Amino acid sequence: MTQAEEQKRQPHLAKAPILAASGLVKNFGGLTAVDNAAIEVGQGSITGLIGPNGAGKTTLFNLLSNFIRPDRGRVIFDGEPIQQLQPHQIAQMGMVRTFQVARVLSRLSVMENMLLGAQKQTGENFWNVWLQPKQVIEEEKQLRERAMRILESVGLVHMAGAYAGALSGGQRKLLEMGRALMTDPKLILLDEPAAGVNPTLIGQICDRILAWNREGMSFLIIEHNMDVIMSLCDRIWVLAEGRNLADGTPVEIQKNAQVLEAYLGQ
Ligand SMILES: Nc1ncnc2c1ncn2[C@@H]1O[C@H](COP(=O)(O)OP(=O)(O)OP(=O)(O)O)[C@@H](O)[C@H]1O
Repeated sequence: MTQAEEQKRQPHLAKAPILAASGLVKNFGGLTAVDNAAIEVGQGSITGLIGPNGAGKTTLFNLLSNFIRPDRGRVIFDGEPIQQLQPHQIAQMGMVRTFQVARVLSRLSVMENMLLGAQKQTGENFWNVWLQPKQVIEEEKQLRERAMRILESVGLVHMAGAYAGALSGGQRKLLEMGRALMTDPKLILLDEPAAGVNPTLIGQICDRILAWNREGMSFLIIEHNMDVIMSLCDRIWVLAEGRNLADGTPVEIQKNAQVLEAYLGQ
């Protein structure tokens, strides 16, 4: 297939990537968890990041979102270098993430968890509550409406008033994704969205990812469930022992002898 035909089939390949990282290195004492790794996420794509256990996938996620600082390397998000930014500043730019074990606040309600995902509210400033009460009330109303729409889309609207601690593991993942959406992000990094989730809910999570993707959101997904990765992703990056092993379409990756060996050799 020519480059022009490939771009027609996958239009996001024609645009600059929403996220591009290169030369990333992270050492933990004597262990090099990420070793000169690179990755790209195309605008509007669903990109997969796979590799055997301990390959460095979560560490790479932590480096991309600056939850930990790289020893070396650079990350460009939406055309800007982001190494000097804090995770919350990166979230404000439009890149948010979820965690392998969903981080929800169990003693708050599902709705309260959603509202915590919203950023830069007028009411966050103590004085604004007194100086601009109408604006604070109106914003809160709009945020609640937005939260309800998102909860409806992830099938949790009936749980809005329940403690988040009452949700199943799969529902917590949906809540974490919903909360990430409160910021109206351009890119979501999902760390193992299907792990520990029952098959029905996995199907629901995949449907939501595809629907949000059709609305223009890009995704980078770490996942061990190969059915999920192969059906969702248009491009897949493979990491092994902290290094890039391969990248390509799902069909290319499934046929790649080095990738098969890395998995079988586990
Ligand atoms: N904070 C840390 N301190 C020391 N070693 C760490 C730390 N975080 C990760 N590691 C090590 O770095 C390596 C890569 O770990 P990482 O969790 O990034 O891999 P992974 O590909 O996400 O694995 P899995 O698929 O099992 O979740 C592993 O050997 C791990 O033990």
